[in-house]
Amino acid sequence: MTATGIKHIQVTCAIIERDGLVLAAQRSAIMAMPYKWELPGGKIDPGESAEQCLRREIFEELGIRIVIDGRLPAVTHDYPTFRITLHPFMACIETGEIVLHEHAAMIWLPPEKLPTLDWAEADLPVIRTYLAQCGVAMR
Ligand SMILES: Nc1nc2c([nH]c(=O)n2[C@H]2C[C@H](O)[C@@H](COP(=O)(O)OP(=O)(O)OP(=O)(O)O)O2)c(=O)[nH]1
Repeated sequence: MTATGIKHIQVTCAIIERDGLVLAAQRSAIMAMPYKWELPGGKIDPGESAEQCLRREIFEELGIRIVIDGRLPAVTHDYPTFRITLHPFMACIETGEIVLHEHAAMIWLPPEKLPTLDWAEADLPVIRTYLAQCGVAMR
């Protein structure tokens, strides 16, 4: 909870790169923020590290094991009904073929195409920071 009583959640997410492309996942009709695009991941459980959370969530959602090989600065965003701190990590696939267990769709995109998606608002600064690292400007 924040001082104003609004819920504050801690969420991990992964920028998974493969062959110069980045994986984006689309939230389903029955999830909060339906059809918004996000970086796969989810809420940190009590007693879990951010890295443990991310590996667990990615396996639950996509059925793959990842190797985490970096992290980007965390960002905090206020949605109308809750506050989120998003903890982004760089990752690649260690084993497995992706099977969507929760998302409506996924897409592999070159970094410069990421801004064309309708992202969850909290993700925009993460995408911007990632693109800056790739040398791509984002409006
Ligand atoms: N996984 C993920 N969640 C994100 C991103 N950006 C963003 O605003 N979120 C929000 C959406 C959800 O409100 C929350 C993550 O919750 P979650 O994926 O673990 O669980 P959920 O949607 O099933 O939520 P719930 O049923 O527990 O309410 O963070 C992102 O890039 N990745």
